[in-house]
Amino acid sequence: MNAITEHEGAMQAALAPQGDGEVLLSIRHLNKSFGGLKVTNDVSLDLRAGIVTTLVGPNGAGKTTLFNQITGHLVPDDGEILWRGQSLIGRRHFQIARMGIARTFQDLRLFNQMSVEENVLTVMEPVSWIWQPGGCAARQQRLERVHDILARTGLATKARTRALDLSYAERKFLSMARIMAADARIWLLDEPASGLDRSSYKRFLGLLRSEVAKGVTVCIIEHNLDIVVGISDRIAFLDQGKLLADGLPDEVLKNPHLAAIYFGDQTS
Ligand SMILES: Nc1ncnc2c1ncn2[C@@H]1O[C@H](COP(=O)(O)OP(=O)(O)OP(=O)(O)O)[C@@H](O)[C@H]1O
Repeated sequence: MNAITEHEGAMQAALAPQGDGEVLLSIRHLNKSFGGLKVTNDVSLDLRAGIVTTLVGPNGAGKTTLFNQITGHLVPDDGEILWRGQSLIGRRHFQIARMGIARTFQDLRLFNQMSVEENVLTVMEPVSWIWQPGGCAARQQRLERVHDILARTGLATKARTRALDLSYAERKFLSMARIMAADARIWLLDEPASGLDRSSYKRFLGLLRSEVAKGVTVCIIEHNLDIVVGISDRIAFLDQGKLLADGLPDEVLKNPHLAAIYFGDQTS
């Protein structure tokens, strides 16, 4: 870690320009500790519209913890998170979701006993038990949209299958279908392709690329280098809670010090 610290200045100086998209999410001097362990250490990072930013770093670097603070599942100790200029600090996770920030979880958090179709519908009908705006016609429209999303995620024939009965890859794609239904401005994806076989993750890459081309902004936590290289516009590299680099994929991945940390972790 000490060796890395020496090189931080040089790496930060070599940062690529951020691009000219609107800054959707701005993280400023964010800190979070668990007991004596600093898991977010003075992190500042901008996520811009239309950019795919990948968070990489060894296990335990603090990537998921950063997502948890953005989405209101954890409260930072200090620092600021601005969504299009508005502070997210102190807001509950469902309020943040309604502002246009959607996420997936490593453990997927599907409704196991519900069908695939119902899993996606619940994203569109968050108050369906109390009130269904528009009645039958609106519900029919939502169903048509669900089926369109299921077709795009390769789940068309599984609409009536319980989430519990899906294969691992199908569950991952259902998680993607749910986030596609959320109509969010930005997607935070926590290892969405982990454990996928080669053909599934190629399909996943194609899906993600086409959604990004339609205008969705993505921040993705990913360990699979093929995915990282295949999808990233920018890479933010975290280690031990610190943001060590934020730049173009080539610059970050070819940095020998970061590679040592990254591959050291991969082979451990
Ligand atoms: N609720 C918690 N209480 C205590 N420690 C926690 C908690 N959540 C995370 N940690 C610790 O914080 C550190 C960062 O964890 P985090 O899950 O954010 O890392 P990560 O970079 O996402 O790792 P991975 O790539 O393995 O998912 C780890 O040491 C983890 O054990």
